[in-house]
Amino acid sequence: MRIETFSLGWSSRGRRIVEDVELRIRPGETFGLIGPNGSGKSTLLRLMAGLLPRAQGRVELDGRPLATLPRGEIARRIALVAQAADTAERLNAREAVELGRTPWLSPFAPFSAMDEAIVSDALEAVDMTHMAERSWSTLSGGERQRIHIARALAQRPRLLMLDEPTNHLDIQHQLALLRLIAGLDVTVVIALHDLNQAMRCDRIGIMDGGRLISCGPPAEVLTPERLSAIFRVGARALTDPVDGTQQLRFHCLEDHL
Ligand SMILES: Nc1ncnc2c1ncn2[C@@H]1O[C@H](COP(=O)(O)OP(=O)(O)OP(=O)(O)O)[C@@H](O)[C@H]1O
Repeated sequence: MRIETFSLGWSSRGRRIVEDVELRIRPGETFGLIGPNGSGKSTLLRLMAGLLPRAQGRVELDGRPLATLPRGEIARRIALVAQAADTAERLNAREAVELGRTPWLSPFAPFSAMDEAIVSDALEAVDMTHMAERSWSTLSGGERQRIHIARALAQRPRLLMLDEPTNHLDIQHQLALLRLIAGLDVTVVIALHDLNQAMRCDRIGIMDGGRLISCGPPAEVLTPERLSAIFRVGARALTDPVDGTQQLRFHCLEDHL
């Protein structure tokens, strides 16, 4: 699914949090959003999902204004895994994932064997099948994160938005998640702090002070000059001797390395 934003913005108490964002994300593309703390990444994701009131500008899904789409239709198309998402404590892990099927259910289409299978697949995809019966309140931060991702997968969206999805995950599950996302046949918008992970995206957008200041393929966007100007760090691209991929290595500007 294609998602586009036109002069998209949002203010709070007279302060511009996101300003004038123009984005065109192609069907099937994995688009990384990066930027320093407080630069507006989470707010932009929420705006793109139609979750914030009083938005300026507009969002279009496949050429249709998001504001004109019924809530249920948006929920069947877009899944957002927020940074600090929570879930009712009394649910177990599987029940939390089952909530992802809600937009697809109706009195005429109750929870079916197909929904069961989709939920099982989603649990398997995040390596949580063995914890399906565990109570939510007993799960660790990373396990909860994986369940939230499974819920989004169970929603079977055409656009998956993830806000720093790797931040609670151990290295094995970080890599597994990035691989899973790369294999999905959906459009993905993912906010990331790890710039080496962002290098795997098809394109990257850099947010700074609420504005999208640069957009393009990772190698073009993540230049040492730009990293120094935006993130206030020095960076060098190193080449992996085994597979030839580029990795960024960072240092404090004061270290003059
Ligand atoms: N509801 C709100 N009311 C007022 N200010 C807000 C609100 N939501 C976010 N902000 C402010 O807007 C700015 C952007 O926040 P946002 O969470 O979008 O940044 P971010 O790039 O996702 O940051 P981080 O990398 O730290 O997660 C921050 O200064 C934040 O304090």
